[in-house]
This record gives sequence, structure tokens and C-alpha cells, in this order.
Amino acid sequence: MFVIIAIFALFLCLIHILFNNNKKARLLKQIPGSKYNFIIGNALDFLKSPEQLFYFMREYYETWKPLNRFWAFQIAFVNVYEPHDIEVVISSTKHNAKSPPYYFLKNWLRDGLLLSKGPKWQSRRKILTPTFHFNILRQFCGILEDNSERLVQNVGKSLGKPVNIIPTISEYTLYSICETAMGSRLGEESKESQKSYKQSICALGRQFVYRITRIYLHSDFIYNLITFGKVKKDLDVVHNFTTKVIKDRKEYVEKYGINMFGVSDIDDNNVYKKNKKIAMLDLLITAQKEGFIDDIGIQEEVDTFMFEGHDTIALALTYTLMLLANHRSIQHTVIAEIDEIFGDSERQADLDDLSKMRYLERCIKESLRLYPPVPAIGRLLSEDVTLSGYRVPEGAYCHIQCFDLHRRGDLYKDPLVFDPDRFLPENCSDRHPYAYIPFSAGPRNCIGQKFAILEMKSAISSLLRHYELLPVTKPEDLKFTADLVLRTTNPVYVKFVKKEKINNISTIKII
Ligand code: HEM
Repeated sequence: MFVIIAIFALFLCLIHILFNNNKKARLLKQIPGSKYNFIIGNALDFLKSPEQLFYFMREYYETWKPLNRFWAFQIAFVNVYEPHDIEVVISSTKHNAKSPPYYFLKNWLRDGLLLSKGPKWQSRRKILTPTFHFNILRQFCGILEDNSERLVQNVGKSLGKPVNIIPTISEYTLYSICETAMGSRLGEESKESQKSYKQSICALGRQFVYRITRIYLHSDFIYNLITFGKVKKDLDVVHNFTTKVIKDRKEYVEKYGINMFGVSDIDDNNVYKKNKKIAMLDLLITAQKEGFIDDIGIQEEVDTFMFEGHDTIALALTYTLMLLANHRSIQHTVIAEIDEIFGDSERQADLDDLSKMRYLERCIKESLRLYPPVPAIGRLLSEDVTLSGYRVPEGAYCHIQCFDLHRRGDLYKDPLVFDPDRFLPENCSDRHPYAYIPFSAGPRNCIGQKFAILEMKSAISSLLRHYELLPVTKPEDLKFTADLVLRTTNPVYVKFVKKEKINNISTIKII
């Protein structure tokens, strides 16, 4: 018996040495972080609910700033919060591959722009970059404004009552991305499939975090064995939805040709025909005709854009509206800016009007600082790098924690205060360019950032031309949960009340 125990103990010690005493482990041990456990390293730190994990990560930063690590079973996560370090990791294409947790999205987004790497990423980025060219954005303005008007009407049904803004806003952003990027309008008949699509996206997000927090599920083999059946249903819903979007657009292109010029005005569900507009999907369909991409490639990009282009903006809008509701004097300054642009005209905003909304833009930037919809960015190190004086080995996964970075007291005075003037040119000229990265930075930055700001300006200015926002949910009520995006576990409520104009000046009527 003694011999068996001794052999077993020896076996465990060997495993421990193998896992935790190799070159990579020795380098990582020098980086600050919680104590290693025998064999399992820091694996127990992860065994938390997504809600606990979110707040644990914040405490971890406070304890082990400005660089810390987790290490378990040969897997190293290094959390980065220092602008100089962030620049080392994301300013070039050297560390172009994403960190493995992203690949847990593979069944869903496959090899789309967010997940692809190397030459494939490069060629896709080249095909898709013109999507958000200034002239194309100009065309999108009318569509965004039409949708913003619909948002104003929807909100108008609940005046004076607390509105749970996330579902209302995400319907708006889903409509907008479908019409602008995919060129297809979601009709009433698609309400049920939209609902299932959004529910399945949330379910896939939760599944993603569940997998991250369970080290044993990091292996594809074990994950597929245990849980794949459960997510298959959601994957089918999401893929069927985007397959339909592509099919509709291809049928349209088949009917009217890829060149929109001179097409007739027959199909009311197609938003591009009248004004010769180009959708992202058209660039992909053109690229397919030229042999640069196949059917699967198109679906990958459509899935990626539909997900990236609606959930992120919905959250950004939610937090911005909540902040404006809670900061009435800032909100009134935004309203004054809008009044100055439109006077008593009820015309829709065009690109020039939206560009003039500089104070609103600062509010949006400040909201993205406090609540970055993508709270962390991950990369796989392709070679050793030095971060904050520590050597971090090739193969480690660097996680840039934007949420903590944006709340650093040494980078932002009174970091929890909502102060749009931080983004006045004179107040941010000395700021390190990698100290504020809600859209990431460098060659893999967010391809849709200009579009996102435009859409947010269109929605907020339309709402504030009709209503004033009153606070219900306060910033301190928000309960976050670890997820792909910065989600809360509780709804976010805002109250809308009708605004009246006397002599061109907005006045507030409380209902
Ligand atoms: C407020 C809204 C948005 C935020 C905060 C945001 C944020 C980000 C961030 C942080 C990244 C880098 C992710 C990483 O490297 O891991 C990213 C990438 C990306 N975003 Fe956005 N995004 C927003 C809106 C959009 C929109 C509207 C679209 C498309 C219509 C979009 C499409 C993408 C794509 C395709 C990538 C991958 C780019 C690449 O790797 O080359 N995003 N976004």
C-alpha cells in the first residue's frame, strides 16, 4: 500500500514539475499574481459564476497592478493594463492571432474577420475596409434616421414610465445593421425570428463565458462531448437567420444586378434600389464573383458583422442614455447643441448635422470610457515580449482589460465621474494613445467604429429632439457579468418624457 501511495505521489510530483516548472512557467511565476496550487496552478481562481468572475477580475487588478497572470495546466493568461504594454501587444500585426477564448466562438463566427488571422484576415480586411468609407456612411444616414424615427415612436408608447431600454435599443440596432450592411429590411413577419436570433445570441454569449470559467471545457473534445448538443440549437437559429439575410440579398442582386445604378423601384423591402447604395454584403457578393471568397466565407463575415454590429452598439447606447438621464445638466447641453443645429425644423439629420454634434460625441466617448462594450481584448503572443519590465513568453495569452484601463485614477482624474470634457482636444492631447481604446487600436482595430458613432448620434439626437430622459437606473445599480460584451444581470431603465419647444427653446413637460 505504502509503495502505491509513494508511486502515486511521485507521479503527481512529476506532473507538477512538468506543468509548473518548465521555462514558460518559471518566467510567468515572476509576474505578480495569486499563489500557485500544486499541479492545478491558479485554476481554482476561475471556478466562479460569471457575475463573481467579473468583480474578481477587478479586485485582481487592484491587488496585482499593473500586470498580472493566471497560470493553469500550461495555459497562461497575462492581464495588461498599462498603455505602453498595450501598444507593444496590439500596435502591429506581429501578435495578430486572437487568444484561445475567442476560438470558443468558432462554431458560430467561424473564420470571419474577428477570428481569422494571418493572410486570410489580411485579405478579408482588404475586401471589407471600403464598407465604412465616408461616402458609404453618407448613404447610410437616411436609413439610420428612418430607424431612429421608429425608435422615437416605440419609446413614445411608454412615455412617463420606466422603459427597459436594452430590448428596445437592440431591436433598433439589429434593424439598422440589417438595412445598412446587409441591404435588407426586417419586416413585421420576421419579428419572431429576430426575437429567437437575439435570444440565441445571448445564450451563446453565456455559453462562451461558462466555457471560459471551466478549464476542463477548454479542450474541444471534452466540450463537444459534454455540451455541444445544448448550443447546437442556438447555433442553428443564428445561422438560419443570417442565411436568410444572404439569400434575400443574393436574390435581389440576381434580379437587379450587382450594380445598383438605374435599377427600377419595384421591391419595397430593398432599401438600396432608389439611391444606388452599396451594402457590405454587395462587396462580398462582388468579391465572390471575382473568386476572392466563397459561400461559407460570406456567411462567416455576415455572422461576424451582424453580431459585432448590433450587440456592441446596443450596449453603448444603453449606457449613454442611462448616463444622460442621470446627468441632467449634461443632457441639457446636448439638447442645446441639437436645438442650435435644427432650430424648429423637423427635417432628418444628414451627415453634416451629425458631424456638428461635437458635444454629443464627447458624451459618447466618455460613456465608452466608463462602459466599454468590449471590456477586454485578447491576443496570442507570437514571440517573447517585455511588459512592465517582465519577460512574457511566446505562447502566452495577453488580455487587455479595457474596463480597468479606462478607470485608472492615474490616467483619468476622478475616473468614475461622467465628464465629457475629458475629450476636449486640449484635455486629451497629453493622453497616451493606448490609454483609451474602446474600439481597440492598431491594424486590428474595430472596422465599424465610425459607423457605430454615427448610429449612436442618430439615435440619441432623434430621441432628444422629442423627449427628455429621466433617471431610473443609477450607475451604482448596474450589476455586471463576465461576458463577451459588457452585460448587466439587471435591466437598465430610463424614463422618457415629452419635451416641448417655446420660441425654439426646448422646455420639459413632466408627465
Ligand atoms: C460601440 C460599438 C462598437 C464597439 C465598442 C466595438 C469594439 C470593437 C473592438 C474592441 C474590437 C477589437 C476586438 C479584438 O481585437 O478582439 C472590434 C473589432 C471588430 N469590430 Fe467592432 N465595435 C463596435 C461596433 C462595431 C460595428 C458597428 C461593426 C460592424 C458593422 C463592428 C465590426 C467589427 C469587426 C468586424 C471587428 C474585427 C476587426 C478585425 O479583427 O480586423 N464593430 N470592435
